[in-house]
Amino acid sequence: MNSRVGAVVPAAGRGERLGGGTPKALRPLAGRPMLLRAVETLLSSTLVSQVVVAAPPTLVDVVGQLLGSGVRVVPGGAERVDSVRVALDALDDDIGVVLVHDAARPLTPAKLVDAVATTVLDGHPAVIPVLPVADTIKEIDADGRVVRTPRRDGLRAVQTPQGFRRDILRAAYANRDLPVTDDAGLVEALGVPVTTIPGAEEAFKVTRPADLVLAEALLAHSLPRDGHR
Ligand SMILES: Nc1ccn([C@@H]2O[C@H](COP(=O)(O)OP(=O)(O)OP(=O)(O)O)[C@@H](O)[C@H]2O)c(=O)n1
Ligand SMILES: C[C@](O)(CO)[C@H](O)COP(=O)(O)O
Repeated sequence: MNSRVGAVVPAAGRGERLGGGTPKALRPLAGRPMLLRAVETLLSSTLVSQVVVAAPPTLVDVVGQLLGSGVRVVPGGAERVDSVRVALDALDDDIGVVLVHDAARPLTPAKLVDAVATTVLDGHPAVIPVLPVADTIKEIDADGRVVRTPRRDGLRAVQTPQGFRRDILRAAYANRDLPVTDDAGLVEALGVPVTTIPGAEEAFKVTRPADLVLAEALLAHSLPRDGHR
């Protein structure tokens, strides 16, 4: 496996659950767009040598100017999987390890990026950061009736970045029509083992308005990081 690490950032979503008009990746968080924060974190890792961003198709130039010439920007697709696939294809040929990281997780700590990349480089073909779930989770049927209650101690909430050997992720994306909601789900369908490592509370996804309030509050109370808040 080539040990050069690249990152792809799906950032082409509309942010419908967040609302507010502006595409979510460009929504400011304490004055700086979420996407910029996510990309800066990836670039701050000494292990990541290339970042490709999938932007809303009409905003490719705007995003390119925001991120500067060191980041390749491609037009994203209709679904997250489409955006990831386009960005994967734009990575340099000699990238052997790929991190897939949501623009919508702007407070992800750099040490989590390093931990995922290092675990793949150590020989694990697929690596995801996870946290225990706090709520009880029910499986329900189409009528809203409870089917079963899985044991909570066997459940985990999944974050990004998710890290993969590039050849495995490429093979997984041949089945990208499967009804899964993360990249590791496609890899699991290949029968490839997926390794979990501890996630980070700050790596939560900004999905709904309350998440934005939480992110702003965390930034307001944290120390400046690399000169930025
Ligand atoms: N067609 C899409 C859809 C999503 N994403 C990206 O995938 C990540 C996770 O998606 P999510 O949080 O669901 O973002 P949105 O799709 O924008 O949110 P919503 O479903 O509320 O519209 C985000 O960084 C988002 O920009 C993408 O690149 N292309
Ligand atoms: C990939 C992901 O962030 C892992 O938790 C999540 O599944 C994305 O889901 P979304 O509905 O596209 O936000």
